[in-house]
Amino acid sequence: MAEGTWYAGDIDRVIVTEEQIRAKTDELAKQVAADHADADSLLLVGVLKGALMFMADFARALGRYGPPVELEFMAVSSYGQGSSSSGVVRILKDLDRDITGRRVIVVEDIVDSGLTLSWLLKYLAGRGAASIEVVTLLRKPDAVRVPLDVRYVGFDIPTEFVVGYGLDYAERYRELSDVAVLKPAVYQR
Ligand SMILES: O=P(O)(O)OC[C@H]1O[C@H](OP(=O)(O)OP(=O)(O)O)[C@H](O)[C@@H]1O
Ligand code: HPA
Ligand SMILES: [Mg+2]
Repeated sequence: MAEGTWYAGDIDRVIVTEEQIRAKTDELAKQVAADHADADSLLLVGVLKGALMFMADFARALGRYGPPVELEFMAVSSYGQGSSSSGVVRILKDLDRDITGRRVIVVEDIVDSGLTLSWLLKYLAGRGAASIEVVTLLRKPDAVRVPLDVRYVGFDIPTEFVVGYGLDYAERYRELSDVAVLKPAVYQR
């Protein structure tokens, strides 16, 4: 976290650095490419807004190793202004295209309670994809409340609310380059 950035005073500690994210994204892309070497193409479905940074970097990393990718986005929300899941997932933007017969990889920033992904996988299951797999940059293994099959995981992190690299608290902090824990005072404002 560069000293002097606008939010530097709000950060308690960085838990995943920009450099660690870059190296892990490259590693995940290599793995996904190797596991899908026979695919004509992969359809990446980024889950907005949180996954925007990871989707952009993961797609570029896959571009170095293949196969070709196409990009789609869904926007869903369950956290709203708070720091715990409402459990109610709202679709703010649906897929624009038919995914029948496609090899789909859902790209998430974080699996926390798992409620968003569990809901999303059920939603996508009925749409005729040839396969649906998940890559997530972050996972909180001690917070997951539903059984989930997440094939590719970047980092397992502690059960603390984190921000940065796409992740927000009340829509702020998404633009930070690292993943960090906020000072408790920020939540009491
Ligand atoms: O495993 P869960 O407990 O369901 O949490 C994970 C989800 O929550 C966040 O989205 P959020 O609802 O905050 O929307 P956003 O991506 O627009 O910030 C995050 O981006 C994941 O999609
Ligand atoms: O720790 C988190 N931070 C930000 N958004 C989130 N959505 C689920 N968990 C988190
Ligand atoms: Mg959010």
